[in-house]
Amino acid sequence: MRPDVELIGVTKRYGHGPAAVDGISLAIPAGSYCCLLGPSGCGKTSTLRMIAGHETVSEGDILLSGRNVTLLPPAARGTAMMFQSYALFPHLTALENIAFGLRMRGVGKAERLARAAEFLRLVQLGAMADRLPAQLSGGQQQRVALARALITRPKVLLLDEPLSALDPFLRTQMREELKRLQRELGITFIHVTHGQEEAMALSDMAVVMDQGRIAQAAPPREIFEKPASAFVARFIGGHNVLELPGGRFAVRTDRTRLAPPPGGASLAGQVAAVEYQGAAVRVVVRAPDGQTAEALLPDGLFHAAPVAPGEAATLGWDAQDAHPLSPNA
Ligand SMILES: Nc1ncnc2c1ncn2[C@@H]1O[C@H](COP(=O)(O)OP(=O)(O)OP(=O)(O)O)[C@@H](O)[C@H]1O
Repeated sequence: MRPDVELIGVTKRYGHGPAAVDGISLAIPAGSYCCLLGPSGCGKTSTLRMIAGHETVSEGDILLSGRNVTLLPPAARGTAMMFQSYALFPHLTALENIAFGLRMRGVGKAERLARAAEFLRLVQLGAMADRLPAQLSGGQQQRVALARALITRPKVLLLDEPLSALDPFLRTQMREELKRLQRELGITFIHVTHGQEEAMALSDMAVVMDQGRIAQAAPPREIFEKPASAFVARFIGGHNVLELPGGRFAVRTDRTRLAPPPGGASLAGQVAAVEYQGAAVRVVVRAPDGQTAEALLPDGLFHAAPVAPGEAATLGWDAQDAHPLSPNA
């Protein structure tokens, strides 16, 4: 499929010191949901802002639908951005806020309001047209901001941590909403997040960044099953990264058990912690060489043969579940 967004050797430098984004290349297929994730300061927002045109590119090129937009202003690119702070106009109603994007494009008032009403329904706020932002909840304000970004019919919607200000319940609800809208509208979404779970739930393509570089870009399942490096395995979570005879390996914690299977591999030590998590129990074992590993056990399995901190224990896994990692990454 033809890529919608292509980054070719894109670098961002803010003055001296290491580049904030360091020569990254990436092709995002049209109509896909792409999440940029990584620890704080890894360059996610700078990358998004360069795609939007809100930040200049120090080196490299950005192509949207095959067109080089590196030097174009934001409004000429076919992108729209939804910010972390929703930045709604406080004196305009929900409907007027949404219509505003069209006013900037010279669309007449009647058509503006009719289209704004259609987008208000799309984000399931049809009954809130006349409310001011202060009369809406955080989640509702965010839907208005989303509709305001979508009404300009961008080819690419850029979202900067759109869910971070919401409480966990609303976040899950809004996550489903974003995915539904992306699917219905068929446009490319590029979404910056700190959250591994959020990226797993939403993305067709997840891009894990580390210190201005791309550590891995792939469908989330591939990243979870075959992390490209120890950094990726640790960052996405759910893995033990272990130095074993034969090299460095990532082993999923949910594939790790409290006894080595026949022919499997193991790590013997002492139980360092037991954490009850409802459906699962997390058991952490520390080996004499200082390495720790954990098993995420279904609660029934744990309670059939429970262990307590301080007891001797051996964690084990099938040899095929040990995913080899490069020793230096
Ligand atoms: N306007 C700026 N001037 C100088 N340095 C900047 C500027 N914006 C970002 N940086 C630096 O560039 C690096 C990458 O920042 P960026 O905001 O892109 O990271 P991020 O991954 O989005 O981080 P976070 O998750 O904390 O938002 C950081 O070291 C940051 O301090």
